Amino acid sequence: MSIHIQAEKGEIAPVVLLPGDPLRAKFVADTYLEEVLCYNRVRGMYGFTGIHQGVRVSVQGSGMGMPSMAIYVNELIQSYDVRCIIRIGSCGALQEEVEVHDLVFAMTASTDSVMNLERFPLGFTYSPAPTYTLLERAIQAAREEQLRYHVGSVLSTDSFYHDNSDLWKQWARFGTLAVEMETYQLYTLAAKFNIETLSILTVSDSLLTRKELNSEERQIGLQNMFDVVFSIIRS
Ligand SMILES: Nc1nc2c(nc(Br)n2[C@@H]2O[C@H](CO)[C@@H](O)[C@H]2O)c(=O)[nH]1
Repeated sequence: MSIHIQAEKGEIAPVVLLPGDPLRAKFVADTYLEEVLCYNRVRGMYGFTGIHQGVRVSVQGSGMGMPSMAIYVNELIQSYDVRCIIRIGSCGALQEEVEVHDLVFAMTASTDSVMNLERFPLGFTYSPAPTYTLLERAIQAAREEQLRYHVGSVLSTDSFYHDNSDLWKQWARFGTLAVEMETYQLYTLAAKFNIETLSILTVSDSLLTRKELNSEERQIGLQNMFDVVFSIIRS
């Protein structure tokens, strides 16, 4: 067991899907996995392991934001030898062509987080990236399924509510596709421990149009993301 995950060694698969919402982890397990084991209920941050078409995979909630997500990622890697973590998250669009329901594959991330300052002193900015082969397979799956997708940078912010409500516009001016709260630190930790990673995001709101998916639309909209990620798992 680790401090925040009550699983026994071996109960977590080498490949872990990581949604922020633990109820999304339960939905994925209930919908896509067989022979399901619920290995974690601590703090309601559910984790499940099961079989998807012969492939053993786990799905673990991470919570919102990099501090919470980093706790689970550190423990998954260091206590349970996880070798690949794919974030299946949601994001807010920052560009007109990025529409609600679209998919975003994060090629890199910017951040306002200070978590990396202990690793890289001020003035030494670290630019994290995903595993190219996972990104390539995600793009191939999206093309085969004829899904709308975008590949580019995202902004991983520590705050959902900013005093300066126009802050995101500067990031948008430099081409940032979407805003979320986890990818920057996920990619940093994957690089630190030399494991594979990718963030696959469903656009559930737009900061430009103020459109957002209701809870039912979010559920349906996530189908495309699940199709892509399980295509990667099977390949
Ligand atoms: N900061 C921020 N996070 C967002 C937004 N839209 C979405 Br979905 N998110 C993600 O959803 C959660 C907040 O609702 C966090 O985990 C973020 O990754 C947004 O407009 N802003």
